[in-house]
Amino acid sequence: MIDLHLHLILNKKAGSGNGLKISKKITTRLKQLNIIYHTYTTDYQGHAMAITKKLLTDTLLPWKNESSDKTTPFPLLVVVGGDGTLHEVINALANNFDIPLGYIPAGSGNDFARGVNLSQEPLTALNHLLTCEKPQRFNLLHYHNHLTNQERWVNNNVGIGIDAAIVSQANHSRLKKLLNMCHLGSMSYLLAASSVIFKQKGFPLTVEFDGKKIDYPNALLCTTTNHPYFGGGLALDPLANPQEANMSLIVVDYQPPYRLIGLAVKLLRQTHFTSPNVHHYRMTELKLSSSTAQFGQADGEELGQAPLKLTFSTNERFFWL
Ligand SMILES: Nc1ncnc2c1ncn2[C@@H]1O[C@H](COP(=O)(O)OP(=O)(O)OP(=O)(O)O)[C@@H](O)[C@H]1O
Repeated sequence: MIDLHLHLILNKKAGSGNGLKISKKITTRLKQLNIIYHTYTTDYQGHAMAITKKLLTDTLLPWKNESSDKTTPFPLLVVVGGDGTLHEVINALANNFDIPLGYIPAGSGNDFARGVNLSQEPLTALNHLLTCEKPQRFNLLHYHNHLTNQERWVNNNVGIGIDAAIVSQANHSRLKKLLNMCHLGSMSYLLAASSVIFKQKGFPLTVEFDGKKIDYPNALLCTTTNHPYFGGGLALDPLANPQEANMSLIVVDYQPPYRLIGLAVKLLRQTHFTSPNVHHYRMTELKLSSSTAQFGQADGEELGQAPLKLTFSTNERFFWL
């Protein structure tokens, strides 16, 4: 077994407060096993990024298989939180792809954990982490928004349209805080979805890849991902594989609300690609643009409501999974 010194970033607010219970379980087990660890609890949005940047300067090391110094424990950064905390940490690590990252899911959706086949049971995920001998490479998405000059790494997906409008409405609802306090955070997305489906209009979208240019005059949803899961366990692209260096694009044409129910049933049955209104492509590089102001989201973080001009690529990074 590799001798590890764990540096745990804990989001105790993740999963509507479930992160606190999971953090306690993890630290109790680590004490029982006499494993050296340090904890860093996040106090606000953006804190996981600041903690990681500091650890990058004085603690973390790239994984070098052959030459690793076996006399001192390897400093392993581990996120205990949801997809949003993971998003902050992979962006703080940025191009340091050889610094491995461990993960114990503690969020509400945990789509990344589902996508890489990691157990959502915290002690099982910890046991897996402790028995890994070396890191594995998984692909992350990268986007660059040319209109704002913003670039980010993405562990799950980037959405334009109805999913991003739902994220925005849920985040700005006064009910969200109350539902979070009652450990019912996911309800805020369901409530937002039930109102957004009646308001969301179609939007013009241009897609470019492999020398092709496709115009969608009336899109409802446009999601770029490189693993199957979306929205807390919906298999948007059931065959997407984060160990393959490609990405999936799913575009759904505008549908009136009553037809969205049928589409949702197909999505649950994983038969949505048979619908003529669902378009699915795989590629290694992609450009997306929308000239009208649209809601965008990346791993559930809002991109605002603005015209978009995005280019996408993928890159491998080490995960201790
Ligand atoms: N102490 C804190 N108080 C408020 N927000 C925090 C705190 N710590 C982290 N955050 C922010 O909370 C957001 C959500 O956290 P996270 O994604 O870990 O949990 P989740 O939303 O329950 O999980 P998932 O995204 O998997 O559903 C992230 O943007 C993160 O930056």
